[in-house]
Amino acid sequence: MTETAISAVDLGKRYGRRWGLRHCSLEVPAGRVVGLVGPNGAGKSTLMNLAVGLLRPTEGELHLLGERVGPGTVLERVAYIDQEHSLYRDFKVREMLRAGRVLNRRWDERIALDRLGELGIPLDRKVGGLSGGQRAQVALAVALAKKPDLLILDEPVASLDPLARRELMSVLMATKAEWDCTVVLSSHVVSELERLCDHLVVLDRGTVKLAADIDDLLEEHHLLTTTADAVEGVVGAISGEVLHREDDRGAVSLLVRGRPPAGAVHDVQPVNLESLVMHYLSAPGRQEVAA
Ligand SMILES: Nc1ncnc2c1ncn2[C@@H]1O[C@H](COP(=O)(O)OP(=O)(O)OP(=O)(O)O)[C@@H](O)[C@H]1O
Repeated sequence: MTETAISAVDLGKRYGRRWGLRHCSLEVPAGRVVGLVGPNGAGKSTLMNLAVGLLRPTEGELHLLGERVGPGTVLERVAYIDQEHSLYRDFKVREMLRAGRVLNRRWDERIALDRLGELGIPLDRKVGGLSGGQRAQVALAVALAKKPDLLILDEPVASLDPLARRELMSVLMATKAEWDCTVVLSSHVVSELERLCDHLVVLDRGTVKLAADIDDLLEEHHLLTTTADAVEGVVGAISGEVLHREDDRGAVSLLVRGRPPAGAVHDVQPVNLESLVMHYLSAPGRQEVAA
């Protein structure tokens, strides 16, 4: 699949005098599982709501699967699950499926029935009477029956216990293995998404701090350890950027983006994703956009 799933150009949303998202530019290739990460108030929900047309941008442009999102856009190929799991609590599960059938031309009820059957979720139970984990699974089953090419989930596991989290994640992984859709999942915590995602978008205070394939990020960042005496030579030999330096009693650690130099460096270590993200979140005023 060579299509671009999400393309944002200088996208912004202002709430009154305050920007919830600003200067957001992104290119996410189709077929990726995207982790959208950032602390509270980073702009994750704002970006997702803009994507599914629940909010209108104050500035900029957004295309999903090649189609410009704007007033009147019908996003048939996109399914969205919000933090409340996008369900009517007074409906029975069967009625949720009926609503899905009426509202979606691409609807394939067999997909939802198979998922719910496998999980033993009764169709005659009211949604409000299900556990949080079961509600999340019903929301996912309904979303999947739409046969979406782009599935967007706003903090899908935030309210779930560890077992329900694991179950939901494994249904998602099985889905991804079955058909080549693009999935976007948001979370406050990288470690929650790390196993599932192959592309990362980090937001903070309404701006994009980092956006790239995870393999590329891990390949191009390194931790170098050297001595205070040697550090000047090491830094001079680095073809790339030193993002962070930490001095500790004659030893110096450098977080580097680029190729590490051969020679005087004592030690070169790979960086783990969580500490990389923490670095970008704590770096002041960075804005980074990559494919
Ligand atoms: N309806 C609104 N009215 C005013 N400000 C809003 C509104 N919705 C969001 N904001 C503000 O926009 C910014 C981004 O909020 P958003 O909900 O998109 O962040 P988030 O990353 O999803 O946060 P969380 O992880 O807490 O859900 C925050 O400063 C928030 O206070």
